[in-house]
Amino acid sequence: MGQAFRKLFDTLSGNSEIKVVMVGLDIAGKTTILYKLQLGKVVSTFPTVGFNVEKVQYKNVDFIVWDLAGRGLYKLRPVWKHYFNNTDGLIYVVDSVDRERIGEAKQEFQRGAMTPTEVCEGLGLFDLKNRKWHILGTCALKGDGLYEGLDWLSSTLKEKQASGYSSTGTSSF
Ligand SMILES: Nc1nc2c(ncn2[C@@H]2O[C@H](COP(=O)(O)OP(=O)(O)OP(=O)(O)O)[C@@H](O)[C@H]2O)c(=O)[nH]1
Ligand SMILES: [Mg+2]
Repeated sequence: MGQAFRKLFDTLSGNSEIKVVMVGLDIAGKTTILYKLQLGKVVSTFPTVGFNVEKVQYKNVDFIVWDLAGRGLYKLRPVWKHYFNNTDGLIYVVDSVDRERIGEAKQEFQRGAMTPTEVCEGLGLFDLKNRKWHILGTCALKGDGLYEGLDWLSSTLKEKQASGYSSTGTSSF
């Protein structure tokens, strides 16, 4: 309730707070951007260990910017989700001069979600012997894939009356 009032007050007074997480490969320029925005000048930086968090005020908005270490992105990824909680936006910084690592930047950017095939492999679905299963990509926010899943479930249960379970899985990506 308190939060709702605060949001309402913020909206009416034109003030708001936005939480942003900034990620990207090491040496991409994240920390430089953070302090340029906050202090208005370029500061000397060292490779970030952990994170920096600062409030950047711009046009009546308080941006709470979390600047995460880019080094060893893959190892740090398990902890990223803690930073992403309640985040309003993500800034992905790419060094436009670093042609050699644009592929790596893409890879890290896309690493967020597993493909349905990777989920199948991860869960060992291809090895299931006595269950019929089906996998499809869904988005609960948009509703994509949800009714397709229910359609599959209901039609499969109907088929089961005649044929019983099979180990065969299907997928729709
Ligand atoms: N030429 C140029 N150099 C930049 C720019 N932004 C950052 N740099 C330089 O790039 C180097 C690394 O910048 P940082 O801001 O520390 O990079 P980072 O992304 O925070 O790196 P990690 O903390 O290791 O993830 C520094 O020497 C910066 O001065 C830019 O826009 N242009
Ligand atoms: Mg940094």
